[in-house]
Amino acid sequence: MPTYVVAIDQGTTSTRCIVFDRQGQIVSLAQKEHKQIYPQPGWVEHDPEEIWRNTQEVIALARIKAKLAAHDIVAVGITNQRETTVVWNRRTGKPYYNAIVWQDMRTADLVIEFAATGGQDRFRPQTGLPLATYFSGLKLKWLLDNVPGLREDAERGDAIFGNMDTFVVWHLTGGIDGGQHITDVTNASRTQLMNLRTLNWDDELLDTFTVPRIMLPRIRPSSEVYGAVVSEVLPGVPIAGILGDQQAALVGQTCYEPGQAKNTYGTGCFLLMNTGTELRESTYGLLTTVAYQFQNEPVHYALEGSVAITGALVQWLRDNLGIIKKSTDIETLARSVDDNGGAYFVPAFSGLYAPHWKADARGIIAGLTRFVNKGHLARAVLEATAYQTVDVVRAMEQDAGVSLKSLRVDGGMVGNSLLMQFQADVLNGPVVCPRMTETTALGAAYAAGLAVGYWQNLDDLRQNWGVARTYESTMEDVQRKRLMRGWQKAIERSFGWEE
Ligand SMILES: Nc1ncnc2c1ncn2[C@@H]1O[C@H](COP(=O)(O)OP(=O)(O)O)[C@@H](O)[C@H]1O
Ligand SMILES: O=P(O)(O)OC[C@H](O)CO
Repeated sequence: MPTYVVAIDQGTTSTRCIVFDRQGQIVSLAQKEHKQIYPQPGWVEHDPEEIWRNTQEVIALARIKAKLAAHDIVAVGITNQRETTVVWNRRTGKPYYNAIVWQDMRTADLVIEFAATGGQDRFRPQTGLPLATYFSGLKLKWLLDNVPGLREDAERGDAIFGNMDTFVVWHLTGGIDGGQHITDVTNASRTQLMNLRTLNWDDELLDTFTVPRIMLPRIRPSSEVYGAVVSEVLPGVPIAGILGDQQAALVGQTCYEPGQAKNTYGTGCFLLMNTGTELRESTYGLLTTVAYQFQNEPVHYALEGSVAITGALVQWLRDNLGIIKKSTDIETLARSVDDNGGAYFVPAFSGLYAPHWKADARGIIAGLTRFVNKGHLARAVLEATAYQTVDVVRAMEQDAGVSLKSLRVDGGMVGNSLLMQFQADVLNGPVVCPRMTETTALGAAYAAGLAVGYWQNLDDLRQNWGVARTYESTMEDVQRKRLMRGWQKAIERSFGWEE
């Protein structure tokens, strides 16, 4: 009987369950979106109970579609939107508050307060991260300071913290009946509470952010058997991999050598370059983060350029302006014109992340004239993704001291060939789409499958990777420079908007 590995991808907009075979091919897939909750401008929340319900549903559906018994599945890997913060009661299972999503900006004042002594980079040496609204530590502090009774419960050991990986694993392994409270090194590295060298919670940081250590999960490698599923959706199946979603995509793209990099185009864009066992501090506005830690192996680090809003801007065009009905419609609309008509869209909806780290930036559309129509706006929306990626690639090249020969890409937006061609054009280099673009789930499956011996080694995984299409630059230098100059002017105008 053939056997399979299951991956659960708990993402920003949806939860997916994908069943993979040994060749890394998809056997079945189920997906469910969850509500995006916007209580105030700049705030973004998810309902953690809805996410747990969706997780169970998609697992059940993926199994039914592939007609799989639990014993056909050798392992399950978890991957997740990173930084999104949830606190719940270990005795009742009840969350104290909605999950605060990575894009949420309610901690902007805390960022200013902490940066007042020592500046925005004061925690970079320990954590690889600048002070920003993005990471979990300040979100957790906000919850502890603002939710009545939470701090007392946390100090008593009843209230526990996790990112979505921790929350899902706790439920899968029994919840209030002894669920495991764990996370992996990649997720922990996004909290701003873990020390990148010791790979443990840092007491000084916990003191500074006033976070009780007792509420934090145990940090484990990204690939090892943590325990078995107790929930009836996958009874007895070992949970054997946990990776933050962007690190999972790096693993799924088989970037195991120092210098190899991938860019994932989803809600946001996340470019990660493997730097091997060497910890590199960024001086050009990138993050230093954990790439992965396989069982009995040293930890691998990465440099990361995180862009908050890319595909989310396409959704905004769809949901807030109604200019398109489906995200995929943007390509036809953008192709109705030859160029951006002079318009530039800077989607600084959550401020700007890498390489600028400007919490006070806000979204702008620049260069408007009577000439500009919705086709030009659609172009400007797609181009914004490509320009933001160029900015991150250039920072990466300066930090790493090498130029990227080509860019491996994946994620929902790579189906847009207009965007991918434009990306190659403004990058002035090849953009490589692999055959399998569900690399996030695949990476989680790889981590789990490696731990149980379903795949023997990294070469087994490399054999599954192959190119579907390569986009080469065809743009004249003069035009590229003109466009990048326009973008540069536009982005500078978005700075300092919020007072
Ligand atoms: N053809 C397309 N053109 C432009 N954007 C797209 C296209 N298809 C999907 N998207 C965008 O990609 C995102 C979904 O990609 P996905 O990788 O599933 O994201 P995530 O994991 O962040 O939820 C959405 O923001 C959607 O608007
Ligand atoms: O769920 P995604 O694909 O939007 O990824 C979100 C990132 O992990 C945020 O850091």
